Amino acid sequence: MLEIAKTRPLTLADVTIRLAERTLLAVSATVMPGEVLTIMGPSGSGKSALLAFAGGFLDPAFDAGGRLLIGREDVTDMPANRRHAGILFQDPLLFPHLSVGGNILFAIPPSIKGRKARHALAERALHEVGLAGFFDRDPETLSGGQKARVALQRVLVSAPQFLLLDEPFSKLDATLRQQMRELVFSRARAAGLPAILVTHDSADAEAAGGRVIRIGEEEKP
Ligand SMILES: Nc1ncnc2c1ncn2[C@@H]1O[C@H](COP(=O)(O)OP(=O)(O)OP(=O)(O)O)[C@@H](O)[C@H]1O
Repeated sequence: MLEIAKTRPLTLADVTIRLAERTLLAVSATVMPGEVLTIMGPSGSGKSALLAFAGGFLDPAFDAGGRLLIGREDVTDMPANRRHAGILFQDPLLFPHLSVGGNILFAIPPSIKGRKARHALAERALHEVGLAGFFDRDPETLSGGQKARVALQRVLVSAPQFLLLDEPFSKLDATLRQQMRELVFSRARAAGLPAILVTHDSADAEAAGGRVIRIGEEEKP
C-alpha cells in the first residue's frame, strides 16, 4: 500500500449548509487522523451536502458558510481535485469500461511512476482484500461485496488526505455490512486518515467508534 506521507486533522469550522434561505445544518468539529466522526440525522437534513462541501463538489443550489481546514491549511476554496478526498458512496461506482485492476490503476497518483510499479501496487491492493487474481476481471462480474472492496482499495491507493463515507454500507446485506465496516474502519485507522461517516444506521456509528454528531431538521437560523 502507498505510504501516507503525513496525515493531518480535518476541521469543519463553523460550517453551515443553507438551502433556499433555510439553514439545514451547522457543524463544528475537528476529526483527528485515524478517527471516524459519524454524522446522523433525518433524510434531507443536509448530510450528503456536508460531505459534498468537504469534498469541494457542493451543488451551487446550496449556500455554505464556514471553513474547511486540513491541519492548519484552509482548503475551503481549493478545487476538489487538489483536496485529495477519498470518497465512498452507497454504490461502488466502478468504471464499467475498465477492468478491476484498471479501476485501481486509474486511482494511483501520477507521482508513482513506471508501469511495473503501478501494476504491482494495484495487484497488492487487490491481494490485501482477498481479490488476488481478479485484476483482469470485468467489474460487472463481481459480487456486491467484491465491488465494495475494490472501491475501498481504489480510494486508498489514491493517497487521500481524508475520507468521506456516504452511507457506504447501506446496500450490503447484514453479514457483508459487518465485514465491510471492520475493513473500512480498520484500514482508515491504519492509514491514519480522518474520516467523516454519514449514516442512518447506529450500528455503523458504533463500529466506527468515534464521536457522533446528530443533526436535526429543527436547526434553524
Ligand atoms: N442539487 C440540489 N438542488 C436543490 N436541492 C437539493 C439538491 N440536492 C439536494 N437537495 C435538497 O437538499 C436537502 C439536503 O439534501 P441531502 O442529500 O444533503 O440530505 P441528506 O441528509 O443526505 O439526506 P438522505 O439521508 O436522504 O441521504 C434535501 O431537501 C434535498 O432534497
